[in-house]
Amino acid sequence: MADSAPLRIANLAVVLLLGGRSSRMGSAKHLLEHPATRRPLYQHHLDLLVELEKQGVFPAGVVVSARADQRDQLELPEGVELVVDDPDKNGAIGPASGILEAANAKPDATWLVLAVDLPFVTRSSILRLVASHARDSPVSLYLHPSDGNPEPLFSVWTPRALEQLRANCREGKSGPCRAAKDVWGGKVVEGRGGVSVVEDDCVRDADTPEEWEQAVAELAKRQQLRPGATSSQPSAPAPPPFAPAPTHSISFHTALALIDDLPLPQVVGASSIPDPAFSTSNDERASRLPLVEAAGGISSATVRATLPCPLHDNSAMDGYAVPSSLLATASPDRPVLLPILGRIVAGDPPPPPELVAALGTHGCWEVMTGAVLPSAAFDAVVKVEDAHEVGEADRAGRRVVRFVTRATPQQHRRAKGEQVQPGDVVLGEGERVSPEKVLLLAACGIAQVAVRSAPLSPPRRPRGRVGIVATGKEIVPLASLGPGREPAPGHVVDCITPFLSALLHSHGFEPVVLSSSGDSRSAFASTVAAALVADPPFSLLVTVAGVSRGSTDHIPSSLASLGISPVFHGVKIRPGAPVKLGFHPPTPTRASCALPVLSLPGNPMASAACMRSFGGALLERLSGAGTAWRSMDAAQARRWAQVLPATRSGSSSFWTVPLDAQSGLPSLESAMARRWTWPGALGSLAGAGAWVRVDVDEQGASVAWRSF
Ligand SMILES: Nc1nc2c(c(=O)[nH]1)N[C@H]1C(S)=C(S)[C@@H](COP(=O)(O)OP(=O)(O)OC[C@H]3O[C@@H](n4cnc5c(N)ncnc54)[C@H](O)[C@@H]3O)O[C@H]1N2
Ligand code: MOO
Repeated sequence: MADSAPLRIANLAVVLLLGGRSSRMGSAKHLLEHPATRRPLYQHHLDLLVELEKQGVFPAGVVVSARADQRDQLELPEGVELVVDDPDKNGAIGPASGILEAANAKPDATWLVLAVDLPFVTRSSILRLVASHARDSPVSLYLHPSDGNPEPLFSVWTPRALEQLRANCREGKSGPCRAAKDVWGGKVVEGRGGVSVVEDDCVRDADTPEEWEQAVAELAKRQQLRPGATSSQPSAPAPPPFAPAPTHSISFHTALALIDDLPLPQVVGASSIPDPAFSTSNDERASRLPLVEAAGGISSATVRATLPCPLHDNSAMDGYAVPSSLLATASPDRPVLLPILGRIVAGDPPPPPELVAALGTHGCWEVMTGAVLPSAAFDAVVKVEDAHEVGEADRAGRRVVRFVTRATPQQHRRAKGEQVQPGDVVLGEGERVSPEKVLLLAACGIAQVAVRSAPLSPPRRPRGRVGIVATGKEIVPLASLGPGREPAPGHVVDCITPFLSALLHSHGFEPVVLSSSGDSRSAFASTVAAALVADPPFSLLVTVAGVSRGSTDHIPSSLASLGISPVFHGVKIRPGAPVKLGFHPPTPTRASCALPVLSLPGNPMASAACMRSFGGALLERLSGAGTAWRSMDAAQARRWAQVLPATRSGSSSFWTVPLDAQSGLPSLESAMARRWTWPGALGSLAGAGAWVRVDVDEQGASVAWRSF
């Protein structure tokens, strides 16, 4: 650790609370054996806290608060202080008693308070709480993912907040949660004392033997899931592991054939509805409309981006952020072993620079796709597939990863503004506001557009209802961006939901935006479970993000647990490779339960390409409409295949290109003028009017296209 690095919370101490009566558990909670380390729970926690103290996180020390009758059961490591929590002296004020006893022992300290009965607490959940505690915040508490309520027993308290707790206790209000709310003027929410959890379970307590049994089973399962872990190797409890890889990737055309074979219900009378995508109007009056309502209209002014895209430097892959120089010589013969210093998932605020500096640069950070990166020093990301966690801890108790390939600077990193810079033209005057333009505009912070000619009105008699569930705690709705209000660091504008809404309108379907579930499995499962029995029923359910390798990518396993069987997961396409299709069969009592569930990958262009192809195919099947994709002849296909970078045999790539003003066909000339690097770059939507799909097999390339 760098000695010169200032510490995040100057006078931080930690108190481990042991004093509860364990009456519902029936035996002393602090003595239960933690399955990962086989140590009594209090010692398991103390090992971690003492380790963090050594690393400088708790300069004011480690304290245990216990009742006098517990004293003899404890073996405290050297340097750990004991304060006696005496209910006879303090009265029946619950955990406030232990907290205030500790505070009395070191009145100037700020305290990290931790209850012993939280078995899922990890090093990274402690560091995250410390890192999230704002300098001017009186108290910081984790928020329960299920209901947003603060968890008082995994929290940070300053002397000011402790004074409030003391005063409340004098008035007979001993709940620490109440004191935390009082000191914040009535409410604790994210950014005002509230800290969102990354590891859902870190605030899960075990109060009863049943809860403890479940926790033990869960912890043991995680332990086994860790590569290299064996039951005889006790180590720190693992944070949620990376998701397993899709087992079998299929070709684009196989995926379409599987969609063709799905037993989808017939939509009655659908063919009598004109395709709204072709409805036009001569109304020349310009009006400024919310983006989705403007879809289908003609823009009456040039529109420039207000936000950069991406909004911040971030990881393009689920894996490990590393200083590339550390892997300069890495090879299978000369592997490089690096400890994991921390973990960042998409939506986490950037870790405080002083914490990153304190942890040093000899190591790696676990990062998920879309996560901010710890610092410029971690200039490359290695995919989880290309590294291997060894299953053993280093001497400091940190998990260790083996790297066997070199990393090049900037690999799998996306730089702020690399697609679009504020001020770039994203929509020309006279351009149609297509669903793809909605995607681009929303990503760049444009919430309203002035259009002339009447845009598409939502279908009066929709062909069907399509549910949309966006996931990922990093997404913020476009509507929440007031003028001049940027998303907080780490957040991203949800541009996919507006795109899907506009696209579904254009196909004559009614989009129904269901509540986003963040990273919570349970919130996602209850939304999908309700969608399966909705009345009137849905024709299709579309989920967004969470289908790749990240530790929060739970969509495939969550859908499986709801009885939605996979039709495919993984298609050889770029962008969009992790796309998944599931199907819920009709039940004997409810034919309307039959529901295809299309899970789009989170990268906006991957979502768009997959929705246009697989979503489009599903909507066409449901409505009886024909396909909008047109094949190019062999000569044209050859020319296009020369202009666009080659793709592997057996795979397909999607590109967005301008249309030729005269012919209305994809413009090869404009495509030649562009510098193509990879398919699916969001910035390539500016000025574009069509998708071009290149399918490569042993015979060569065939090309299809469709305008938007
Ligand atoms: N180790 C690996 N990592 C990744 C792989 C891989 O093969 N190995 N595949 C990459 C590909 S390809 C894609 S595409 C993404 C898809 O990942 P997910 O579906 O799990 O999506 P997330 O990780 O949750 O999000 C990806 C990206 O998209 C942003 N996002 C999510 N939702 C929205 C939204 N509604 N509007 C705008 N942007 C959204 C999110 O913040 C992330 O930046 O995985 C790669 N990783
Ligand atoms: O990274 Mo992805 O599906 O190719 O956008």
